[in-house]
Amino acid sequence: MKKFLVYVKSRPLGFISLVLLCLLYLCMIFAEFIAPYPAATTFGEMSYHPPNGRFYNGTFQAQEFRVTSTVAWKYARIRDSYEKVRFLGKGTPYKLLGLIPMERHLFTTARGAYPIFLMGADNLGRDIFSRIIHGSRISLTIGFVATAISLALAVLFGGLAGYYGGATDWSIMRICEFFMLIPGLYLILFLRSLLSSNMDSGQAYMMITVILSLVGWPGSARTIRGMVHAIKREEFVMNSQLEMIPSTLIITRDIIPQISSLLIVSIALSIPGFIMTETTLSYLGLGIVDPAVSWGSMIKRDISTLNNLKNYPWLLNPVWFLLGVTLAFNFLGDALRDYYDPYHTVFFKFPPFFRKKKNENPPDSKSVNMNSNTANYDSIAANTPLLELHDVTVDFSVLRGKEHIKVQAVRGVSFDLAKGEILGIVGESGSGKSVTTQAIPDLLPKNASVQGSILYEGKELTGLAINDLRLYRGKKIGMIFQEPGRSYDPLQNMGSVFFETFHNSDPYITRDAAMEKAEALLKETGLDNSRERLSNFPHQFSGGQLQRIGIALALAQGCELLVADEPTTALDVTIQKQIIELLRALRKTRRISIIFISHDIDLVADISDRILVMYGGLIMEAGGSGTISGGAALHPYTKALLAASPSFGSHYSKSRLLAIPGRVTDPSNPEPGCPFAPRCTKAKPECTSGIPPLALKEEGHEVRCVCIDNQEATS
Ligand SMILES: Nc1ncnc2c1ncn2[C@@H]1O[C@H](COP(=O)(O)OP(=O)(O)OP(=O)(O)O)[C@@H](O)[C@H]1O
Repeated sequence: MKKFLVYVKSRPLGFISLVLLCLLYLCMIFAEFIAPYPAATTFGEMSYHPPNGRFYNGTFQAQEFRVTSTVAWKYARIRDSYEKVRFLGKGTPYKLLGLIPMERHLFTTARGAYPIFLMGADNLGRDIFSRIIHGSRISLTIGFVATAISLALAVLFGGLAGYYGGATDWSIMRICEFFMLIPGLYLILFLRSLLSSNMDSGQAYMMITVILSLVGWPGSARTIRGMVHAIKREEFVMNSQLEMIPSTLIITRDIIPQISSLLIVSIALSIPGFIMTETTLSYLGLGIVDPAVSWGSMIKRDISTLNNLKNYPWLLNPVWFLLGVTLAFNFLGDALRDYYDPYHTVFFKFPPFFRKKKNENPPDSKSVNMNSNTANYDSIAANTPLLELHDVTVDFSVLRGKEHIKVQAVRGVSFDLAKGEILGIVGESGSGKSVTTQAIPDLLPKNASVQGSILYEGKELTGLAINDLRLYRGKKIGMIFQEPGRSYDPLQNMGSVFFETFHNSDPYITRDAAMEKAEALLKETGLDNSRERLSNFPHQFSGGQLQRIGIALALAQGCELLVADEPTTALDVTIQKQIIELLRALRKTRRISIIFISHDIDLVADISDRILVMYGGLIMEAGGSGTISGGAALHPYTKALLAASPSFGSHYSKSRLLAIPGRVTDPSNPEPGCPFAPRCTKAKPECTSGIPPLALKEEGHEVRCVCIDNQEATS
């Protein structure tokens, strides 16, 4: 809670909403004290009295009016005639919280004196402000109670459907669909019409709450069912099942906590919906009736004619309250959602217009291009780079404690990639490999600021409008990730995934044509029985098969550049080898370019034409894969990676594998000079005096290390 409060302070709208809602709920609890009069108190001959609170002679007073027409209820001020408003003055007796007898009100006028109408009076001369405060009891609690009941039902039925599947799932989902088929308001009106129209306020309150809960649960149940369905296949749930832990315990202990953030956000977002529905029912005369009061019943009574609104605009005050509360719940819901899902977080520290445009800042390091002597694929079109990155930096603004700090994930990366080329990027976890490649199709979260230039076939991608970016993202530029299982909707079969993909680029494609194309692509990527497998769901495929499907989907969209972010890390060596072969074959047959990311320098060297070795958001060494893996690597970090690698390491050091000592650099507080210096056995004082430049050692081989020349000379 404390963490959320610190967080919400950075979201002005969320914070103001939270404060306002807390104040409103406090007013609701102490309604008798806050309101100057009871809700039902009428002041004779004062129908439609205008608001009369004024500051006069430095004190807050109630101005007196005289009625000029009792037909049209027109009033005129009586000059210099005021009644003192007493703060904590005595008024109508009441019981605070239903327990403590009291007479004091936050503010009121003396008994029998001219009343204070802070927000005017209604048709019966009742104080609108007092009625709004008293009415909040029903309006604000009905939302909470109905949300709590409907979410409890949704968790119960959605949880059962998702966890048990089969007939349970089928039956519950059909019931949900039945409820969802009927428009909500008609269903509410129908259910309400079944009930007696002579209910007192208490019964009406209970019945409306029950009706709202009954209508509200199916939508949430479907969402919860989908989440439970996915979570139940997570390894930690399977572990619990293996340990024979009872299902009820697995659901309550393992699964429900996983969806609790969704539940909290749902509560915040559905309360205003229920408040509005109560208002609608009361407005239609089917909800709360006199003597009870809710904002809905006030709106019904007060703004029933346009003429009333024109002559007595203060009758709209309950509407403004309702609107304010609805917006406040929505802003608070947004803040909660972002709090639980950091990828949605929006910070305005780096607005897009701060991004440097192409050529605005000339790159400080030379673009790494080593096609000429290292590429082992003869048809690489060396002169026409498909992709060029110039001095790309990526910073994240993150909230740590109470402060926004800057995480420098990528610090001036430049390279290019030719058509049909495979570029490997290797480095320890946190070195900036993924962030660099995610910056290309602008897949980074909104708290990221990308600077520098990213050219695709000469076209600048940074700062491109989302509509223009769509041509590249997921189309010309495809991506596959480490855990292919997470890339698919567990409830969608592969046929419909392919159909959606083809349909995106060709809205007129028929399902049969899409299936034929999908079958051909699956065959090309090496999946057996491809036609039959289109009816399978993601959980019916192995990791390797899903990776093949991911590649086929990228091809289906006309992918020219495939970013493979650790595509084989989760696979066993045999399957890993098959995927590598597939990628190699595709670049040959389709001339697609590939950026292959991995921690494993052996693997990267095996598949790539060139390798970038990254550390601390910088390219430490770049060269042909033969150069890097063939004993010509120069940078101490590259050598350390090779020494830590099972096959190359043993070749290189002729001794047991060597772990790299120390910890990976912290991107929120990078070292002043070479980021690897604190872990480097060859480090010298000059290593900490500034980031060394990426220097050309020979054609196509660049190294960022101040010690290299001396080292080479002395060794
Ligand atoms: N959304 C984010 N907000 C803040 N920092 C981030 C965010 N995403 C990544 N980072 C930071 O950027 C740095 C580089 O991350 P990146 O994912 O590129 O590393 P990586 O080399 O790909 O590691 P891995 O191999 O584990 O994926 C890391 O220190 C990471 O904590």
